[in-house]
Amino acid sequence: MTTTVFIDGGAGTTGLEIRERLAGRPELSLITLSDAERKDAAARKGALNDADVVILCLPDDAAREAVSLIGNDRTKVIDASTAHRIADGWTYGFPELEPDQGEKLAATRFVANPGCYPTGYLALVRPLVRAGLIPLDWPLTVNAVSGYSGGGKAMIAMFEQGDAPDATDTAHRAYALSLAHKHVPEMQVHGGTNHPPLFSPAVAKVYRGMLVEVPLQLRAMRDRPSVVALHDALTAAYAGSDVVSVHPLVEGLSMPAIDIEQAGASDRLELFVFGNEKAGQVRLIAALDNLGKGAAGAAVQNLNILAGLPQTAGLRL
Ligand SMILES: NC(=O)C1=CN([C@@H]2O[C@H](COP(=O)(O)OP(=O)(O)OC[C@H]3O[C@@H](n4cnc5c(N)ncnc54)[C@H](OP(=O)(O)O)[C@@H]3O)[C@@H](O)[C@H]2O)C=CC1
Ligand SMILES: CC(=O)N[C@@H](CCC(=O)OP(=O)(O)O)C(=O)O
Repeated sequence: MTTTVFIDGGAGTTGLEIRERLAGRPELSLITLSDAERKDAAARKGALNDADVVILCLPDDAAREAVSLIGNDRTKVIDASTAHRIADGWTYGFPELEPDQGEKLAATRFVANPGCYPTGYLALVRPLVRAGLIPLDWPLTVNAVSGYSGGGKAMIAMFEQGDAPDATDTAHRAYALSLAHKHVPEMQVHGGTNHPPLFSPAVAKVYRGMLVEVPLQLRAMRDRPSVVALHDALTAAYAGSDVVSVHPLVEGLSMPAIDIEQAGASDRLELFVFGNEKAGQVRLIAALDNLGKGAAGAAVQNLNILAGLPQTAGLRL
């Protein structure tokens, strides 16, 4: 049976990446709108209601509007925007995050695709919180750097077009300095901690790629978990996953550095534990492609689940 798919916002950065991953898959049939129709409400409404699964690659307000245009109880929705990530009635589209998350996704109609930064943060933190190795009230911080495609077409123009109104030549820019980035709520809710993490994102002069780091002062924790215990818990949490991998501790010891390009243009999520047992300190680092497991790869994985297909079909692993 063919599953009919419509990507609303299909001409944008994430939409185009999803289309590439769906090419050559006969079990899926894509509804496309012409350039003249792609922002026309009536044409979008028709496509949104004709599809078995729609993937929203839109700004938040347009994503909410798209959901309101669906007038049937059959079409399933994957929203790549921030609009529904902590909303009632939506299932968080991170199949590896909880032991039963894949089952929940298979049974839902409404999937909120995770944010790119939360994907790295939650992959590192959630299993450790669940195992009691990070206390619920621990003052977590998360430092991250993204490729500029993370900001969509507008940010790509900012970095690539000298005549763009906000064009920049910078190599590395720290931002979200008001400490109210839109990803913080989903980090807290899905991480299951009592307080929001302090989030310090930055954008670098590279098209794609992402490093997300959670440093921990283990020696200040009452139960002072070992570096090995953290690594063991992460390894157990993702055993058997084809998408999320935990690099061996010895590899971490021999690596002098880690680059933003670590995961390349892939849908992999690679986790590292860099620790010093004597100092009682650890740097947990997630490497991913903001456009891969951070956006399009995750959407395709969720599409596969909703369509009852093998979870990794079409992914770049
Ligand atoms: N880029 C990334 O790494 C990630 C992005 N996301 C999220 O995915 C969503 C899409 O992001 P991204 O692809 O980067 O953004 P882009 O700006 O690259 O693309 C958005 C697309 O939506 C179109 N659009 C805007 N408003 C409407 C509307 N009312 N009706 C139909 N189409 C519309 C735009 O049209 P036009 O081409 O005319 O501007 C554009 O093609 C956002 O919510 C973003 O936050 C999530 C994770 C990572
Ligand atoms: C570099 C950059 O600007 N990144 C974006 C996040 C991209 C993203 O993941 O947006 P969603 O919330 O839709 O997931 C930002 O910080 O706003």
